[in-house]
Amino acid sequence: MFCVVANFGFLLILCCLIEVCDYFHLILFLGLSRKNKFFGGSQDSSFQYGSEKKQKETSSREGTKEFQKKKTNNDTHVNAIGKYLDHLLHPFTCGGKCSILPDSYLSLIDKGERKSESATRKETVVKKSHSFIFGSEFSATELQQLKDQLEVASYAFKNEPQKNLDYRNALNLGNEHFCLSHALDINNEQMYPIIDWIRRILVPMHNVNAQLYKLNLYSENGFFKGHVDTPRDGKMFGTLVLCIPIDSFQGGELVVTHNGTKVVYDWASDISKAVVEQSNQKRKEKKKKKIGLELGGKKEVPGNTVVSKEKRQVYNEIHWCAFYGDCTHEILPVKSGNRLTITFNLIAIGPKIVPEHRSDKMDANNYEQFAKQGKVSPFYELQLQTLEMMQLKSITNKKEEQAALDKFTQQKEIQKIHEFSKIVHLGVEAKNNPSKSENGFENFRNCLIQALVDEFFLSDGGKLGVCLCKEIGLEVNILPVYYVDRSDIEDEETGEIKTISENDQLIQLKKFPEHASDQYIQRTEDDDEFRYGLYVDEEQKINSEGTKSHNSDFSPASRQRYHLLWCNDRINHAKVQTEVASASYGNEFSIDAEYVWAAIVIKIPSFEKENVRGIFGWSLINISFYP
Ligand SMILES: O=C(O)CCC(=O)C(=O)O
Ligand SMILES: [Fe+2]
Repeated sequence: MFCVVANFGFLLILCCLIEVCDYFHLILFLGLSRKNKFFGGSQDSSFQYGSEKKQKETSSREGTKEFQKKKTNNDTHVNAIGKYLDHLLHPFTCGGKCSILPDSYLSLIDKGERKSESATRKETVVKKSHSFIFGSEFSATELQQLKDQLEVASYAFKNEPQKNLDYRNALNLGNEHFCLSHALDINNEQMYPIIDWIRRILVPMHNVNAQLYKLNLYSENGFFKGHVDTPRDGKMFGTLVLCIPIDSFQGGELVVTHNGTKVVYDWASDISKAVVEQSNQKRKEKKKKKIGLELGGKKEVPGNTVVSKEKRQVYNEIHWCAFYGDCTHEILPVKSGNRLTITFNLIAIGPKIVPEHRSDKMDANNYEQFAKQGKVSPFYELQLQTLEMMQLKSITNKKEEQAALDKFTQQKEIQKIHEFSKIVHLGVEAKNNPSKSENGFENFRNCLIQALVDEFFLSDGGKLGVCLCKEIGLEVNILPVYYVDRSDIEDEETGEIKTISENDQLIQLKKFPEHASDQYIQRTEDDDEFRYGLYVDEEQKINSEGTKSHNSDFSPASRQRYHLLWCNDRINHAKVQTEVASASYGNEFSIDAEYVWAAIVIKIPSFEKENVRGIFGWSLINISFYP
């Protein structure tokens, strides 16, 4: 095991961009030091996707092949990252998970009862035999009983209901035929966070109401081709889908698309994974029992079935997502099992705050426009989320919200985020009025990247950058980097670290991607724990000598290769020796000090693939890493 507690303020060395099959990785290199020397804050980052000033400075190099190559690479990456960031800043969908409360059940309304004129749904006496209790796996009988009550699902085409199994293969039930117990009432107190989240993300200026719409069941081969939901109310701005686990299922991903960007909600894997784990567990228990019996162990009482913790957990979780009404969505075929969802119409009430740009049309396109014009601050909403996450307060009224918000905004880091937000808006302005813009950011996206790298990684030594990246939903890893070829930076004769002139840096930058393509991130498995590292080829030599025992048993097949494009150079910072302590266990316990690099790796999903996941995580990472 290998342990470093590091202060980001002292760490910054190098930053690069890696393109990995389906992902882009933005990488920031760190040096790990116990000496607390300063090596942060590049004044001369080679990551220059931004200002006119920097472009002018580089213009003399523009003729060189290296520059052209670098520029093309950069443009591609800027576009890819930018597209992702665009999405992060004005999301069209959001989702999450919540627990199923006790007493969550579905009751079918008897058709006879429903017809009685005066009976409202609440007054309807629900027959007990028609109730289905959630929170555990449905038995085959229960599943069949439910299916017997459903009808072939239709969809609207030119406002007319249609049934066509080539377009939609599902069963459903309209809201007039069923009701949910109070525990599942989307507008109840416990479920409120879902609605509140939707409000914050999708319609920040409004309150939200959700109206029960339909129950859908997709069994094996069930699907629903791409469609947009028919607006069912003038104020309907979107749809909320709850997925209630009743069976282990595979497939059935819900894919939401807006302007070519896809977000995939794959709810199957959680449920089926836990069930697989559960059956493995069962197998193990059986084996144990067998051994136990042979050794005279305790005999289990037959019929005393114990539901495993995992299984109970998974059937106690509701996945949900919401999206704007103008987003196309589809349900991919269910490969096995049964996928139950309940849909709600999302209605905007309000507006809560009257914004100057108030528009009656609340959809993904409109909000995208607002966000691009800087009229909706994504950060206000993110701050509120953060408050909640940090559990400073469970906010119950406006006054408390304001007080908590004030306290929160006084924090230095949050002020930085405000700075970031300003930079974003500056970029927006620059984009809209390129001639007026003093800063001359090339465009909105470039500005964001510039802000991320310069403001947060370079000036703040990384910590805030990491927080911010996490905040906007990017996957961030901090990786040890083994055996970066030090001959690149050390003078062969004197052993001193080379300083490189500006012109040389270009060559160096060109060299980096080639050099780096020999690097890879290796995922290692050790007693169920995963350890990640960015490894260079030299590591292999060490492996074969067997001196790095913690890596020696990993097959090359588990390695992934990456193509790197470095974003900044490490030269300016390489004067500081970097080291890390690791414990080694031989005949005697000892501590080894190694010289390594470390990197912040930011995973930026590709837009071309459908594996772009939901976003909106915030976690303030504790900067003690490598457990
Ligand atoms: O079941 C789902 O996940 C969504 C169903 C849907 O898109 C619809 O009912 O319009
Ligand atoms: Fe739909």
